[in-house]
Amino acid sequence: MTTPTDSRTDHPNRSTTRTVRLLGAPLDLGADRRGVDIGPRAIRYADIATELETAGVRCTDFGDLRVPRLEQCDAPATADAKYIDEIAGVTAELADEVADTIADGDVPIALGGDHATAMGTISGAARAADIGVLWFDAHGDYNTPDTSPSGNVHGMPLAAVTGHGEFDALDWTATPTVDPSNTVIIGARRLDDAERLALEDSEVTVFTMHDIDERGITAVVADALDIATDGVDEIHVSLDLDWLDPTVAPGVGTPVRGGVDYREAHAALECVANRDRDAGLLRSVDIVEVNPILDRDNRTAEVAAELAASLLGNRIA
Ligand SMILES: NC(=[NH2+])NCCC[C@H](N)C(=O)O
Ligand SMILES: [Mn+2]
Ligand SMILES: [Mn+2]
Repeated sequence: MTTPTDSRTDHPNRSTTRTVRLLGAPLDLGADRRGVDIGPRAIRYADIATELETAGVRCTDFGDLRVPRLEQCDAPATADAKYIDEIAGVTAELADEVADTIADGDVPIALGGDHATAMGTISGAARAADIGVLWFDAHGDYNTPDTSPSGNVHGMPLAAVTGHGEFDALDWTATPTVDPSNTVIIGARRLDDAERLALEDSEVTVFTMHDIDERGITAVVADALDIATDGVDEIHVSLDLDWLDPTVAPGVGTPVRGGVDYREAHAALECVANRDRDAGLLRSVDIVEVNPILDRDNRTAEVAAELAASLLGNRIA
């Protein structure tokens, strides 16, 4: 971790200026395509710090967690959940950083890295509070080592944190970290068959792209917020950039056509920010799956930085 840098902006809408702490998690062991480990750096180059200051929050950067490089790892011990032990080591460390950040009164934003990152962010955020989760994603990430078609752990984090399936390497799964009834997926459009059945059997709520087409993004997010916050005080927001349409966010490893457009994405996060302004519910965030090698002109990292600002309260007027 590097020394934090600090810059301040006062914001008319908040009596106390909030501080966001960036935690880089250059994890790529959960995905097949190489390059997502450079995501944190690309999002910093897209100037997420300035974007956040525009939103009226202070931004500090604690640098990157140390992540084993794929080349240094032994061949995966199991094909069912590749590199799960190495990933568990990283997410356990991230969980500690996230819990410390929250204890200091700051809002952690983990910069991925692949979506396995969220296991660390969420378990750290849930350590001292009951939380709900908003999962913005084309995918469900609800596979288990038994159902995964790929063995890629980035397809499993939501199952792990809601206590679905066996994840021996992750010791915190002995107690699920979020209640599935406070967990909402928004924008799903590609679920594996077994994953779909498991989600149908679960208490997780899934709003698909079809729901967004029918009802509009703001109505869907309003419902998602009601569900996520029912009986809990705060929420975690997990933002997978493949939630957006690949024309807007091309730099992702598992793109799926038919995602939300630029305006819908901002509208969704502005809805969360509006509720947060009234109720102070945003506890933690992760921004994942930005892959600069597959990107064009750092566009996806720029969208990620801009969306972070909307989530933290930036408004057009
Ligand atoms: N975080 C992601 N991009 N996940 C993609 C998962 C793809 C597929 N469902 C799998 O389990 O392998
Ligand atoms: Mn995804
Ligand atoms: Mn995902």
